[in-house]
Amino acid sequence: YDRRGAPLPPGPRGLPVLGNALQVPTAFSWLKFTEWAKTYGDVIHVSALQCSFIILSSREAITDLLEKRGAIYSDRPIIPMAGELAGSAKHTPLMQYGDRHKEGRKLILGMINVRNAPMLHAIQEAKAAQLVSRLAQDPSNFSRHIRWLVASVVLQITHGLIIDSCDDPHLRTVQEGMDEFSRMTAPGAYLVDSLPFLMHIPEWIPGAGFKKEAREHEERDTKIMEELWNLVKEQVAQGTALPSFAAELIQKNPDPSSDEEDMYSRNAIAFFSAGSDTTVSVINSFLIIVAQHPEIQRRAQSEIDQVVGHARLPKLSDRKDLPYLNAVLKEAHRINPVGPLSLPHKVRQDDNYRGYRIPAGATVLGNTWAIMHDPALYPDPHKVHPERYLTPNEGGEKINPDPRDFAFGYGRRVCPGQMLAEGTFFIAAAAILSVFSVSDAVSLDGAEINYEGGGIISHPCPFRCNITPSRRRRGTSNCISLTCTQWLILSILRCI
Ligand code: HEM
Repeated sequence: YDRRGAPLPPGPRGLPVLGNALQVPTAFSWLKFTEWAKTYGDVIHVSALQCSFIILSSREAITDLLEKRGAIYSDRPIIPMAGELAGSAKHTPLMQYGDRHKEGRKLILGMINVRNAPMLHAIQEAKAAQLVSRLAQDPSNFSRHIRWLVASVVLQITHGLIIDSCDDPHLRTVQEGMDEFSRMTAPGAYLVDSLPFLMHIPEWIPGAGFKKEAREHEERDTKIMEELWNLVKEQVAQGTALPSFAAELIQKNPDPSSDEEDMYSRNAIAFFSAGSDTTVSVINSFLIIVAQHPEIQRRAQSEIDQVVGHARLPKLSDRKDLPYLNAVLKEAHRINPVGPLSLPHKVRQDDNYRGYRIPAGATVLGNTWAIMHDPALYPDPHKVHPERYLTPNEGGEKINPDPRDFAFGYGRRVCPGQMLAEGTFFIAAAAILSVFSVSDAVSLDGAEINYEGGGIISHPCPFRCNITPSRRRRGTSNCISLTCTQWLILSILRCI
């Protein structure tokens, strides 16, 4: 019971003041939450340093609160260091719910939508063809090539940039900004995240170096945004800009207020910050799955062979004809979800659910990992089993739902980049399997591959694998290079 008399949801007993802080591990906290859900139920309350956390571990609870009551469950918790002091709370993903947030989503969805699909698909297909030739030339650097693929798709869409390598100076600066953000949000990295009142101490006080660090981060962040934005502005003025999110906004509104311009340039960068590590993570999970399950890989390859043939690379329009490959992609989303706890939501006002009080200001976590591994929903949940999506549900029972309904988050904060992410994921996976075989995936020291579990995004730790041209397809190498050449010529023509 809290002070106001209504019971809080059940949860493990904690210590005075510290609450459950010492019981929640700093890595893979979702596993602990899933274990607690077995004891205390699908809606639990934990506390840490007087802050309340509500963890929802079932589809029903998530739908009831994050979806149906989205009007009050769509804020974000305050992150003192990265969000408030370093300015990330001004970007759509971490912004409080309200008009500005809605405007940001509207801008992003104005680009990522069915109407623009032909343009987005053309970019994704062209880059996938280049990925194939990079992998053919230098397979051991596959992880770099995948990072390049994702970044080059995003930065062409947002700013019309043609990124040729991971050493491209624009890519390096935006990536460095992202890496710094990840470092800042690592659990326990800054005391101010546990003691938010420290946000208000002046920068000159000894021990307040974190404030200077945050200010410098924000200055760098703003500089990157502005530089990229001004570059597109110049290109638009000279008539050399490629079609892009930024170019379209500049052309539509040539004389924006500084507030509008700030909003446009922030949302242009949000595609990269929210969409790069996430997409890279799921592509890498896919590679691990196919490398570790040769029978799954062979079945997907033979499906691609039948539908696509050997004379060309797969296209996004083939997707509807490749149910088995789609099922493998769903398993990659499910077995190791990119966002095991989605992104945290915050409830704006006191609420009541199933007789329990959900206190205003509580951080509400959708435990995506628990849903994706719920044996009642996904029988034998730890087994990679694409066939689970191909057999119709018996007896009207809804099992094996599409995991993408959970992988991309919930309610009014659901990922606006899903269509883009899924397109890049599909085309990368299809292109790789149509040309190569993937095997022997192990960590860099030859052991089992682990996942990084300390941040918001979960991704495989660095690993190696063999990517070799499939025997069936050796004879098609000319056709691959021809396709790549065609795409390169097309890209150059587009630049002109
Ligand atoms: C496999 C790739 C991706 C996954 C798994 C993923 C997943 C997610 C999740 C779980 C959230 C949080 C939703 C919530 O709060 O409930 C989110 C938010 C977001 N994602 Fe994605 N995402 C991916 C790729 C992308 C891409 C390519 C973009 C590019 C535009 C993008 C843009 C965003 C933005 C802007 C938000 C914040 C939405 C808001 O706060 O209203 N994401 N994503």
